[in-house]
Amino acid sequence: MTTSLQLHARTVVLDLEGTTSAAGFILGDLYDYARPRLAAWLDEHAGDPDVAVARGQVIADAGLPADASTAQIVAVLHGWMADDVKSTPLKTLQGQIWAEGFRRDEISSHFFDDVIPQLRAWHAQGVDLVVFSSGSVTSQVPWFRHSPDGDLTPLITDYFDTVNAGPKKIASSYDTIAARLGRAPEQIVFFTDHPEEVAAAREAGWQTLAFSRPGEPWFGADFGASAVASSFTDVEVVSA
Ligand SMILES: CSCCC(=O)C(=O)COP(=O)(O)O
Ligand SMILES: [Mg+2]
Repeated sequence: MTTSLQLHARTVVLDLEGTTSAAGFILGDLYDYARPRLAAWLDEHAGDPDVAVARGQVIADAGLPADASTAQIVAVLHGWMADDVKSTPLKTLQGQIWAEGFRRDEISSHFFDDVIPQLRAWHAQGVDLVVFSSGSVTSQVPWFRHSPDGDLTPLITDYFDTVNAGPKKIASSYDTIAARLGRAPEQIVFFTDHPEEVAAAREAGWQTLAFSRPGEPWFGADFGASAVASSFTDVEVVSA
């Protein structure tokens, strides 16, 4: 195997959409699964505190009346899904629906062919693997459990989302994750496809590796001073 990029890090933090996994799969198969289920989910789980918080956040963020109907809320959620808005209440609701779908074996996850072998290799070498995605932790865990190559959760030590860490385009979220992991920022490398996430992680002192994959939304973007790769096979991680 030829590699072109060597990184020295204790922890690799992984973005999902566009980095480990195809945006087209998430925006296609997963969104198609959640879209028709949102209304019933909101009504049937109205007593769930997370659903109630999400409902209130949609109303506040979209400027809906306090007594907005489920149909009004769903119309907003569908609009955000059409634009792939990384809204926390949308991710809360989608995440619960997907978790149920994974549990029922009605959906499974997607990883690019180059990803899983490298995750296994880095894990075997003692590199910690952690997730930071806009997708909720509720959906991240079954995403790794129901992969086409079996249960990958033994490879992952921690999961972060916009609730337990904060927005991905803000440096303080990366400070929060480093503190939770007990790592100095320079011991961590963030793999992501989004230029503003690269910038935020670098502002927090993290190493970054930008993924510019043909066919993905941020292919060919300007990632500033960050190293850039198009495949996990191009990368060697040395635990340091
Ligand atoms: C856990 S699968 C769903 C992922 C998702 O909803 C999402 O928005 C992924 O965005 P990312 O921050 O990983 O680019
Ligand atoms: Mg991404």
